Amino acid sequence: MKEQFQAYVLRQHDQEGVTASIEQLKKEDLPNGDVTVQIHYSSVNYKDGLATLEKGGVVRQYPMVPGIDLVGTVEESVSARFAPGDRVISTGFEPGVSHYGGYSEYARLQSEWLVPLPQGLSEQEAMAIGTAGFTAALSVDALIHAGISPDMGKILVTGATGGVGSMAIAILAKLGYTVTASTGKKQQEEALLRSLGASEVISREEADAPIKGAMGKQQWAAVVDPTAGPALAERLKQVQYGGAVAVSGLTGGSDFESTVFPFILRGIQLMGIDSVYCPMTKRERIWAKLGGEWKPDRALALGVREITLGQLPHTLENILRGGAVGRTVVRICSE
Ligand SMILES: C=CC(=O)SCCNC(=O)CCNC(=O)[C@H](O)C(C)(C)COP(=O)(O)OP(=O)(O)OC[C@H]1O[C@@H](n2cnc3c(N)ncnc32)[C@H](O)[C@@H]1OP(=O)(O)O
Ligand SMILES: NC(=O)C1=CN([C@@H]2O[C@H](COP(=O)(O)OP(=O)(O)OC[C@H]3O[C@@H](n4cnc5c(N)ncnc54)[C@H](O)[C@@H]3O)[C@@H](O)[C@H]2O)C=CC1
Repeated sequence: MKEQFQAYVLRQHDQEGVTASIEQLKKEDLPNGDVTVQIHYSSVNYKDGLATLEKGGVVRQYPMVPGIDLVGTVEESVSARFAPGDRVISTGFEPGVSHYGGYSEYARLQSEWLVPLPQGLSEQEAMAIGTAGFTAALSVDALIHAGISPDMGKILVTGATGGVGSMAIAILAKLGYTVTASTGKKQQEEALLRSLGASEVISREEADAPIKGAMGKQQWAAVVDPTAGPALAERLKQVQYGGAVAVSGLTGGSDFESTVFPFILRGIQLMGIDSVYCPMTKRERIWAKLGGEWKPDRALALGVREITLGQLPHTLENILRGGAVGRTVVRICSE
């Protein structure tokens, strides 16, 4: 391990608020953990953008190295689960929130947070999937467990050009579902969304148009919703009998107002998706699928950008503005 290494560090100051810069850290600056990882790639999620904001609600203490995702090689380990040279993924749990995360050449982590890099994925692909793709896969898994099959009708994916949305389209289409993509970028990105596997692309305005009364026309067998906001209430009114909504995010807002009617008249389910504390058995099952029959090949081929630590400020601002398309990986050291 190098004596000094680079990390992107957030610090809180009385006058300036939260600042971010690339700093040289030492091994002893790393927090406690039983596994030290040399990081090869991290990724950019909406939550990483929130982490840079003083009132973003994500970072629990300063200084902090953000980056909720990382992949790399185990350098040192006192855990029986991992040995030096093992390739591991970390998503969610404390890194980037209350423990130094992935925007760094090294991380010291708790072995309970780590998943072995699954067969079928390179390190770059694992981060192109990252928390967003893992959340998309958890959403699809929830729909399948709710009994939603491809023959039941169309699946609406909101925030379709985003990380969760684009990965969800690629996985659903690969599994034979018919996908309608809702996007705020229809004019610029319709072709990309169709290449990912959407058979229909509609504007956010069309998808979210207010419906008079408590119920609407039955349109969707299910919804994968990383955007939520007040329009979630309109989506609930349009889910068909026995359908389901997997809600994972809040880029459209955190509040919505609904009635019980879609639930009691059409027996629909509203399912919350959490990737952060997802239990390890399920985590490993979903990652194995992501390296195998659910691998989002089209999203990996079409929708991934690679940046360096120095390009983070602009990229994190852009994701908060709703400007990101597809996924961005951060190259830290080469594999
Ligand atoms: C990849 C995942 C995602 O992208 S999830 C979306 C990104 N995350 C967020 O936007 C959450 C940001 N958090 C907030 O905005 C706020 O914390 C809040 C609105 C959720 C709650 O704020 P409030 O001021 O009411 O309470 P506290 O911040 O003091 O927290 C209360 C209680 O909740 C626990 N908690 C807060 N944030 C999280 C979190 N991200 N994950 C899990 N738990 C969270 C917090 O620890 C407190 O519980 P306690 O038992 O007292 O520790
Ligand atoms: N529950 C969980 O475990 C997880 C939750 N999330 C949440 O999911 C959401 C999406 O995350 P990412 O895919 O990483 O972000 P992203 O920025 O890549 O995608 C967000 C999408 O939302 C769209 N959007 C922006 N403003 C909007 C608005 N006002 N109305 C509707 N859509 C809007 C964007 O155009 C973009 O397509 C975030 O809220 C994030 O916090 C993400 C991963 C895990």
